[in-house]
Amino acid sequence: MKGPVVAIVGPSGVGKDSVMQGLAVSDPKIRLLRRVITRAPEAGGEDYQAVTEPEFQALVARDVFALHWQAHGLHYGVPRDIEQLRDGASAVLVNLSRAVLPAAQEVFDDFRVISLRASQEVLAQRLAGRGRESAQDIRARLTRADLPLPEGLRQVFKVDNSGALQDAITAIRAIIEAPVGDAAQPEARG
Ligand SMILES: Nc1ncnc2c1ncn2[C@@H]1O[C@H](COP(=O)(O)OP(=O)(O)OP(=O)(O)O)[C@@H](O)[C@H]1O
Ligand SMILES: O=P(O)(O)OC[C@H]1O[C@H](OP(=O)(O)O)[C@H](O)[C@@H]1O
Repeated sequence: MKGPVVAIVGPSGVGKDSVMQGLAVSDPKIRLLRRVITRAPEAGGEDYQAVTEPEFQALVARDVFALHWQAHGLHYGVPRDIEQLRDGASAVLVNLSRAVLPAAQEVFDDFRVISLRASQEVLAQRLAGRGRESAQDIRARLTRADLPLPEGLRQVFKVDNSGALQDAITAIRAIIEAPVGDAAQPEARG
């Protein structure tokens, strides 16, 4: 049986990586997709495959990716072998750009979107606290924070991560564990 592909989306600093790590620790059958990124290998944070820009373009040419996109001056890719990761999983979590969600919905059957929320003040504090980006990069990321979700997504669930991380993890587990019919009532869970 294949688990759903669950996109974790939201502004930079909202806690996507933290929530994903917490979910994977809470249930070994919740798996994380390792993205390919043209980011320096030593940047830290999530586990990703670091590649150079020419290496990334070669992977695109070889049609290795189910999805790929650009944001914050970086290229990101989701390899097609995500399908193997779905076998026997409760869910495969993937950190996606909001802009790529309509394409993702066409690529994956049983595709759900978790839209994480927090105020601008909380985002600014968290990005500064994390210390991965320069002040200028943080300003650019905050400017992008209000990017709306694209229209036409069939299964979107809004989850607040302004408070304790564990509360967001518990809310997302309920969404993942819901039967497909229940999961298709996003507004009831907003
Ligand atoms: N609920 C929470 N309470 C307090 N701190 C949090 C919470 N969630 C995340 N954080 C902290 O906020 C910072 C940003 O979190 P994280 O890196 O997970 O965000 P992100 O959405 O993945 O960001 P980006 O898109 O830039 O990678 C981290 O330092 C993390 O420890
Ligand atoms: O603002 P949008 O387009 O939704 O997201 C853009 C990108 O920013 C984040 O990247 P990172 O994890 O900070 O490198 C997300 O993971 C996504 O890939």
